[in-house]
Amino acid sequence: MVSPQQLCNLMFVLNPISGDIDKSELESTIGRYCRERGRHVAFFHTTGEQDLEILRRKLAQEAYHAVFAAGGDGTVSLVAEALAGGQVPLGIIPLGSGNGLSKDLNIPQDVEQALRLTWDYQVLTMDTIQVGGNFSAHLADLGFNALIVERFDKGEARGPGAYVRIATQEYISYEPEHYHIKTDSEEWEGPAFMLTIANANTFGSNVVINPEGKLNDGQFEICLIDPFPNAAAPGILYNLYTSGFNQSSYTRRLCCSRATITIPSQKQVLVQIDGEPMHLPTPIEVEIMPRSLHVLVPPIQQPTTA
Ligand SMILES: Nc1ncnc2c1ncn2[C@@H]1O[C@H](COP(=O)(O)OP(=O)(O)OP(=O)(O)O)[C@@H](O)[C@H]1O
Repeated sequence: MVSPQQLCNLMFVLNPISGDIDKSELESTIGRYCRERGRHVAFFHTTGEQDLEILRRKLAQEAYHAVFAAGGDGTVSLVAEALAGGQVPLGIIPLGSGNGLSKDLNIPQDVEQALRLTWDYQVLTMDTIQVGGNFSAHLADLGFNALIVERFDKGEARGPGAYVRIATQEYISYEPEHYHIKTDSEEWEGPAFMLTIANANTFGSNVVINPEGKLNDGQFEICLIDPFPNAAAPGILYNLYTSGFNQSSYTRRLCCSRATITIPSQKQVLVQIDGEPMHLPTPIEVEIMPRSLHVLVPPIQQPTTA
C-alpha cells in the first residue's frame, strides 16, 4: 500500500451531469489544488456510454496512485468497479444528488475539504458485493425503492421533491412481492414491501436502512420491510431516519455472506444497484467479495492533549 507522500499521480473521473451541479470550474479547481501540492493530475469525463470499459483501458495504460470519483453514487460505483481487486485506492469527491457511500465513509461533502484526501488520509479496505453478477459497493434493493429509483431515472424532474412526489403516487397502488431467500445460515419466505442488500448503512436520502452494518466485516445484510398498514408508515419512516431500523415490528434483517433470492412469480425482477435501476433474471445470486476495494478516508482524529 502506498504511503501519503507517494500519492503523486492522480486520476479524477468527472461526471458532468451528476447532482445537477454546475461543474464548469471543477477541472481547473482540482488541477490548481493538486499542482500547488506537487501532484500530477489526469481527467476522465464520463459520457454515460461504455464508461467502465474505456476507464479500465485508461487505467491499464498508466500507473495512478489513486483514482478519484467526482460525482454521485453511480460514478463512485463505476470507479470502484474499475479498481476492485487491485491495489489502487478509490477517492471520492461527493458531487451527486445523494452521495450515500461518501456519507457512510465520513468523507466531507464540500469539494475543497474532500480534496484534502489527496494528501491527508488513511486507507480503508472494504468489502464489495456481487448482485446477480453486477458490482455493488453500497446498497442494492428490490421492491418499492427500486421502482421509485427507476421512475425517477426515467423522469425529467430532479431533487428530493421529485423523489417524494413519485413515491407518494406509487405507494397508493403498490403491491408487495413475495420473496424466497436462502442464505448460508437461514431461510426466509414471505411478502416484503422492499428488500435491501446492504454492504453499507445509509441511502443518499439519509434513510439508515442498515444501522449496524460494517463495510469490512466480510458479510452483508438483507434488510426487509414487511408490508404494513398505512397507519404504521409515519413510525417506520421515523425509525428509518433515526437509525431505529431494528426497533420496528415491520422490519427484519438477515446477516450472511451469500444468498439466493427467488421471486416465485417472476422470471425477471427490477433491482436498483448503487442508484442504477436494471432488470435481472431470477433467482438472484448475491455474494460478498471480502476486502476487495481500497478507499481513501479521512484520518482518525487523535484526541488533543492538554
Ligand atoms: N456525460 C453524461 N451524460 C449523461 N449521463 C451521464 C454522463 N456521464 C454519466 N452519466 C450517467 O450518470 C449516472 C450516474 O450519476 P451519479 O449517480 O454519479 O449522480 P447522481 O445520480 O446525481 O447522484 P447520486 O447517485 O448520489 O444520487 C449514470 O447513469 C451514468 O450513465
